Amino acid sequence: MSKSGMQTRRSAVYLLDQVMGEGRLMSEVIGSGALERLEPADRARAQRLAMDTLRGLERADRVLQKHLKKVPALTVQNVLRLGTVELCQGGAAHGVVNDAVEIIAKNKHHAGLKGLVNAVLRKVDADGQAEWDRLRIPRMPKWLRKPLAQAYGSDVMLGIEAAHFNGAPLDLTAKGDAAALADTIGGELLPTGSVRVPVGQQVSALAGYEAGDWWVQDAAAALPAKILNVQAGEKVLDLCAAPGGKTMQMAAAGAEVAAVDDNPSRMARVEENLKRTGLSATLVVGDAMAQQGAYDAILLDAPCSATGTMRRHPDLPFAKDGSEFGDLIGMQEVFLDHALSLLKPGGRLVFCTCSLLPDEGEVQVEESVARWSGVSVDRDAVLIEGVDPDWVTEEGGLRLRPDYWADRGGMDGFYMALLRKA
Ligand SMILES: C[S@@+](CC[C@H](N)C(=O)[O-])C[C@H]1O[C@@H](n2cnc3c(N)ncnc32)[C@H](O)[C@@H]1O
Repeated sequence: MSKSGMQTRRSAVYLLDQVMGEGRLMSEVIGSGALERLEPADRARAQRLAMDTLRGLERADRVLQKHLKKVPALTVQNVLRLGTVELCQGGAAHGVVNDAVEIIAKNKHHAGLKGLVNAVLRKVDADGQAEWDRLRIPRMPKWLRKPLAQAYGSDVMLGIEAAHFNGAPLDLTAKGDAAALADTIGGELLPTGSVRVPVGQQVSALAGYEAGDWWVQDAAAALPAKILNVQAGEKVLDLCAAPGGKTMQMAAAGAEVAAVDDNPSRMARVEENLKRTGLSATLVVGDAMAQQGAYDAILLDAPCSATGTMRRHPDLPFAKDGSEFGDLIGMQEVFLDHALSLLKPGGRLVFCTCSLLPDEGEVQVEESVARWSGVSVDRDAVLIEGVDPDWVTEEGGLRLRPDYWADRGGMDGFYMALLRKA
């Protein structure tokens, strides 16, 4: 790491403190300007270090356990965890240990512990890596593991946890020909038409970024709009649209898209994305529940627990405790009913969430079909190219999990179903 390594590592520790101490998501902390004093490359590195530490936290704590008589204050613990993860993943002891000691030496509350930090990390450097490799894949916290294990079984949980530990590759959605994009950037054309970028590439340096030939979107997240399959000239409502991945897919298909989201700063990103890709949609900053009109097709990507995205957001299980999930589930039900009321007779709606919890997917769809006499699930609609028929659920939706496509690098957890109004 460069001269700025110490500041970068100190920022990573700050992110960890905020996630674990204050229950804040990393995106919130970064969004509020916490890393602004760092150069862009160091900012990305601080974020990556914090994410690697969260992914390996259970192992780091195991390795550290035998070198600590008692658990130190959170910041000291996080300095040690970060150092342990770096050392056990092949980081050079000189930089890692020196920076950790300096971070503690400059901390007015804990400066007296710099000797301890030095001694512990030297021991970790001596024998931590061998132990690290023998330890199990880190598990999710119990509050989240339990409902998921009930839904999918223990073996599947191990696969999902392995996918979380491995992190996520970068996927792109092409504005035009996906095969041509895969050729140009040397990426992999996935069975469902997304393009997986070779490891270690910088997004903005990839060919076609400036020209807006593609946008970043996980392969799973690209499927709801493909299933809705909007046609040129159709009047389409994209409810809960920001940052606009699905808006762009539907605009690229030539539909007249109205994109609604109540978060102005996230909507500004939709505007930027549309500008970069040269696509157009009508943008509405407002509450989904206040929307009126009649639409041929609606995509409702409802706010949810985001438990499907933990490969890229390993902070989520540490910042959250599930206490707000009940409110989200209630909101999804109300949004789905309102969205169905805005559908023209004969119209279709895709309901989706980036969640692994059946209460935010399968159960919502089953219950809405029971509430609405003229609404049914179109189970054939989800069987688009590249979709494995085993992913189709009992009620006719599509359940995607991070352990699918394991040999290719996985996919986000997602649920989606297409509902038709008689
Ligand atoms: C899962 S994200 C949407 C992702 C987006 N569809 C995409 O593909 O890029 C959910 C969105 O719901 C928005 N949201 C939450 N409550 C809302 C409300 N009452 N009305 C409109 N949008 C809302 C959030 O601001 C957030 O952007």
